[in-house]
Amino acid sequence: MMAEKMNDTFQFAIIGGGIAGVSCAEMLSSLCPEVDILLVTASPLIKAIANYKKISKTLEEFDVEERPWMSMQQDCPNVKVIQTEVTSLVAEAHTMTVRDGQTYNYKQICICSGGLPKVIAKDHQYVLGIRDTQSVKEFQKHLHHARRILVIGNGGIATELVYEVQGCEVIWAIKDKSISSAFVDAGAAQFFLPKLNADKEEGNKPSKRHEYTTEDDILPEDLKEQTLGGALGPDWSENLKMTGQQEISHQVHVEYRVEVKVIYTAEEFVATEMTESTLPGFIQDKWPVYVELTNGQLYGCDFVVSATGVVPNTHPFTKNNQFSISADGGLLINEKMETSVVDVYAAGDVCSANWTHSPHWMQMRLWTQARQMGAYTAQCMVAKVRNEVVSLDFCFEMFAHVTKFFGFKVILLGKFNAQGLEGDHELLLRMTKGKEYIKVVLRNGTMQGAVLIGETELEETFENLILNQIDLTPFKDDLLDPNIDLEDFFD
Ligand SMILES: Cc1cc2nc3c(=O)[nH]c(=O)nc-3n(C[C@H](O)[C@H](O)[C@H](O)COP(=O)(O)OP(=O)(O)OC[C@H]3O[C@@H](n4cnc5c(N)ncnc54)[C@H](O)[C@@H]3O)c2cc1C
Ligand SMILES: NC(=O)C1=CN([C@@H]2O[C@H](COP(=O)(O)OP(=O)(O)OC[C@H]3O[C@@H](n4cnc5c(N)ncnc54)[C@H](OP(=O)(O)O)[C@@H]3O)[C@@H](O)[C@H]2O)C=CC1
Repeated sequence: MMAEKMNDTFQFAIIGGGIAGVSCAEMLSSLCPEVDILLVTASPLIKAIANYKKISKTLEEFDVEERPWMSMQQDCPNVKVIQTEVTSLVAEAHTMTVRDGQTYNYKQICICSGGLPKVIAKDHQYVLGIRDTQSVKEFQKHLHHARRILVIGNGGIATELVYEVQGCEVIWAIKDKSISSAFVDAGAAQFFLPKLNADKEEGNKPSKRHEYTTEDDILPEDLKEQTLGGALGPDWSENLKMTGQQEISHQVHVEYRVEVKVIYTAEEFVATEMTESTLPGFIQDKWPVYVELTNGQLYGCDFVVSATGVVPNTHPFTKNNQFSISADGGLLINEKMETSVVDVYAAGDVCSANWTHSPHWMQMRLWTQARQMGAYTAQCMVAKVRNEVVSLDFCFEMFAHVTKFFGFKVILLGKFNAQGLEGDHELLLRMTKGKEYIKVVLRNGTMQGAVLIGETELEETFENLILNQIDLTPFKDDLLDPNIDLEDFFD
């Protein structure tokens, strides 16, 4: 065992160089430029926000850049960055120890260690998860030689992946009755369906990001395997070449309401004496891996992508400390971003927000929330030192997310899928095939949430209607009338 070496005490320490950790460090640095701050990150590239744009009161858009960790010290001179992994935290003693045995003292610490992909059949050689640059490279490498892949999961990653993959047949196996259900309802899924197998308009796809040397190139051999990179984010799939071996553009087949029953290697499959229930053209093919689904269908493929969500990455921190943990595995935090352990805060994918939420906000593990939580945690940490009161940031007033699925702009506001309303609501819909899909969730005449797909330009008006809870009963029939200018109407 390595001898522990003690270092100075830092007022503020942060674990993780993802968007939550970096936002926390930047805010701490700007609020307390005279105080030494420590950021420990396992990944040699940190995430930084560029081209930040506030679209409305709650909607924000930005690019995410990967930068070498050294750059943080240039931008925020009072932040000392150490690239290593925290292997243990002893909160009672206010210390953390890193991989080489060094121990650091802190007064307050924020855990921003992100999430890990929740991969089915995790150790199976033909099953891949996608989280960071390293895992995407692995995926691209395998895809290059692939004729058919099977994608499991119905959330953000699967939705983006099936749209981007070309030159390779995709079997998309989902638990639900409609696609992309982690984000949108069955109606919106129906709107997206024609895009599943449509040829993509290929333009030049200039990368918005500055590409730095990847983790793969920087890391010493023995660390590559263990390093936890930050999660990828907006435009991760757009700028990547995702091409298989076949001369086809898009070919996606969806298997609805299924889960994976068994995954067989080629040898195991031969031993079963089963035959593949095939799609045309592949009847005689031999595959490296076979997947039996719960509906009895059996598919051979080159490999499986498990895009089945994330689990909060709490492991090294729960060993010596009694954290309260939520049902989804996150560190429970209160409205001051404090965990149940004194002087330990948490932000981003690793935490689970445990305050009484505003009626139109909920937690989803997304970039925006990681950024907002990181920055707000810094304010809470500073407020505690200064004995000041801090009130919950306005960003937690209403859920707002802007993204892109199947080439369409997608805006989700408030309880966009009537989450938690338990039937006590009504829906208003407007859809123009291939152009726009608009859904409004109303309860007692007031707007609770909305889904806006396409260039609807309704986001600001709807955001206001959700925030101010005007009784819309008299206007219900006109609300989605394309001939009425709502902005004028509610001015
Ligand atoms: C493929 C993909 C696409 C996505 N696309 C979008 C999108 O389009 N829009 C969107 O809003 N969200 C998207 N997300 C989600 C978004 O990326 C995450 O919610 C967000 O990045 C979480 O940030 P974080 O800082 O909490 O965690 P992470 O980015 O995971 O960062 C965790 C950091 O902690 C470090 N770390 C972990 N353990 C230790 C340790 N023991 N010691 C030291 N350091 C440690 C890691 O190295 C890393 O730097 C996507 C996620 C993925 C995987
Ligand atoms: N554009 C965007 O905003 C994007 C956001 N992201 C974010 O990145 C993170 C990771 O993305 P992703 O992995 O897609 O996670 P998501 O949480 O978005 O989706 C996971 C999906 O997998 C399903 N699932 C879970 N377990 C199984 C299982 N055993 N078998 C079959 N299906 C299963 C879930 O269903 P159920 O919920 O019913 O369990 C859900 O449909 C998420 O936080 C996501 O929000 C990722 C890409 C793009």
